[in-house]
Amino acid sequence: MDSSSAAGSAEFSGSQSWLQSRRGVRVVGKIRPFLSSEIVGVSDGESSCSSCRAQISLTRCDGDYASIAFGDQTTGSNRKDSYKLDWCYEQDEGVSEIFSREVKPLLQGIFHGRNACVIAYGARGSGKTHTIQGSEENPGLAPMAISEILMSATDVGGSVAISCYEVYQDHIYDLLEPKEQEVLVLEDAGRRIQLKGLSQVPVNSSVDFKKLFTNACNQRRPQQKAANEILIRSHRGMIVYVSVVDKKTSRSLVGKMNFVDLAGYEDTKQKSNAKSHPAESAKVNKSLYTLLNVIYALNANETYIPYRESKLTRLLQDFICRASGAVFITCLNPTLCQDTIHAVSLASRSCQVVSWHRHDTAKSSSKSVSKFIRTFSPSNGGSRAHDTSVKKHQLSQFASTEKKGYGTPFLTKIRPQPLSNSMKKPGPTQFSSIEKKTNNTTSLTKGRKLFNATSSSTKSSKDDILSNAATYVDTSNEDNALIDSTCGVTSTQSEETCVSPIATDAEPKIPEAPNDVSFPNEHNDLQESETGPDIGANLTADSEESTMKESQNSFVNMAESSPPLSERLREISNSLKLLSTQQISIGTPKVDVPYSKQVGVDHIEPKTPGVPFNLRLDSNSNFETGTPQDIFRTRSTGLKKSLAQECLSFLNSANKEELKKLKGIGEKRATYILELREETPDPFKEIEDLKELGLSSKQINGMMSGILGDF
Ligand SMILES: Nc1ncnc2c1ncn2[C@@H]1O[C@H](COP(=O)(O)OP(=O)(O)OP(=O)(O)O)[C@@H](O)[C@H]1O
Repeated sequence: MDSSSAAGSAEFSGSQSWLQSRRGVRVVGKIRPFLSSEIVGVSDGESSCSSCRAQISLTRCDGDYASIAFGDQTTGSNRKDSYKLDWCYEQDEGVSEIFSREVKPLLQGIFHGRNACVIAYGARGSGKTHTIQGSEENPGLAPMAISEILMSATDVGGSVAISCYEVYQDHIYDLLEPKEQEVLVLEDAGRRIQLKGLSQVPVNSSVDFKKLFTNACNQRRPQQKAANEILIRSHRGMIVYVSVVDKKTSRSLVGKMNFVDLAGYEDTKQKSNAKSHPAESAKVNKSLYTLLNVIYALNANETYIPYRESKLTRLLQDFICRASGAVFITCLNPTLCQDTIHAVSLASRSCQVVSWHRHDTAKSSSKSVSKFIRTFSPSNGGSRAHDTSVKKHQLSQFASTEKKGYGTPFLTKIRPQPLSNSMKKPGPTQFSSIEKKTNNTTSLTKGRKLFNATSSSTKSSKDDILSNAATYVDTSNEDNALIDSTCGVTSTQSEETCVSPIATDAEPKIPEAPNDVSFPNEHNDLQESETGPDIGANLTADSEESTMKESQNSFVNMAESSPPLSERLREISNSLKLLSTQQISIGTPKVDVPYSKQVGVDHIEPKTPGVPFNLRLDSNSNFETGTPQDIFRTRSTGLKKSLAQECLSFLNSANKEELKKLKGIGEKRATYILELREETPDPFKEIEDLKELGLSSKQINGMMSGILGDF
């Protein structure tokens, strides 16, 4: 029996079709049972929620989705907001149920050389460590998976190894063989992530595993020890490597599974959360937001996946992608807890059921998904709607733990510290309203078409889907050689890896994919993650502004702050100095351009000959006094908009040759623009629409400067 048939044996029977129906990342919830302290209503330091009434209600539509609502059921003070997830497990459902439904189906792929990922996310004390790590009496998902993997590996003659790591402040550390040097995230020739410096230790039995795992769970980075037991917030994970040899081809297949226990989600704005260092919180939250953005992008079938915006997502890149299987478990505190509400609202935004719904309702809309993401950006006030009624029920500190079994919790508890930074996150109320906006989603197939060699001409959307799917398979096959430097073997991923499970028909249990969804090839995604517009990581904290600016370059912001455009405006501003003595002379656009408006004419006052421009303004109370530059600056916003509009008009009207003269526009993009114009007369209505051309912010700036240079 070869490895693949062995792996697909009765051990994992029944899961095949279910596995094939998986797409992107499945986002599920798990409501933690009440702790004894919550039941008696006495704070034992684990939680200060004195009320243990059911404050979370779950409605499940079997096989489809689960809807979670918060509020005190007994007082009837239910919150209106409810959040959809792909599924949610009740308080009385154990980890073993999550294992058999969510994790076991993924194990099959590991033996075929695929990757998989199980992530626990949620507020502090919500049960993440319990879910992933478990205890001696109640093993978590990782020990359960290892037992199954070891059994199957014995059957097929495969070998198993593990690595354990910690991600602290965007640095990765080895937990099995702790050293000062951090682990480096590198990309090999096949664009696969290699973790340089992360040790892999062979595991032959459950006893071996328990020893290693316990040791890793108790492990702390050297700096932590030196810092006199300062407790920190960090993400921790364990990677299981399964190597099998395909007896037919004699090729070695290495499948990997990553179990991640994320640092607790924490609203740093709340005083009760003032326990961790602001910088540390900022890094943790940034990585959590980026991860959620990655999941959102995958589930929404976006072309740009913001893996590069945090070390955590870089590390997880091969585990959370379209060729892997991933489940994201949102752990929920059963008591009313602001952090849990925020956590679930963010998870809900990223889940499949919401994403597919979004696709279904977005076909005819012209607004882009990125707008939806940006709405969450704290910089635009994305979370002003905090519900004060919930704040009354904030959790206080989690000072102790009931954890047993595998030593110290996988995630270290936090020592209270003052917290000065504040965060803005989507309040649930706002979230609901934001969700409505998602109906205005752009046509994703459009953006992808540009980069698809098989779709250079105008085709029906159905054709696009087919060609995209075909390209996905072919390209994956071409570039499938894997140099697994850490395992010391050169292997090739199985063909099954190339044939994305997402391209197969869905079982009725999972929401159907809309007809217009296509599946781009993974390598295109990777390329775009490097060169594409930097629009991810839009969920950020106020306090993190400086560290996050780089990851928040929305096109709107770009339009307002792009250096080339500003320079151009400065030039124009300077030229206004000459208005007092010279006739206004603004270049005429090229003959073929019907949008021949004169730049800024609307904003320039009729000139009185002989009177210096600045003097004229001085004598007019409607205008500010000062230098022409000062005056111009006050008007620059309108002028910028006007200039941007000129650029868009140009792109909406120029012929192919004119388009090709622009920086960044070649034959392919020019053809694409003309195709877009055939579909819609004016495809570019906002600067943000230019992202459909697949240009970087810099390229768009350059292109716009080029257009303005023609006036
Ligand atoms: N499903 C469960 N059944 C029983 N007890 C649970 C369950 N989930 C969590 N607990 C208990 O709840 C407490 C908090 O759980 P846990 O430490 O796993 O939370 P956490 O989210 O990892 O917290 P932190 O973010 O602070 O590390 C622990 O005492 C744990 O034993």
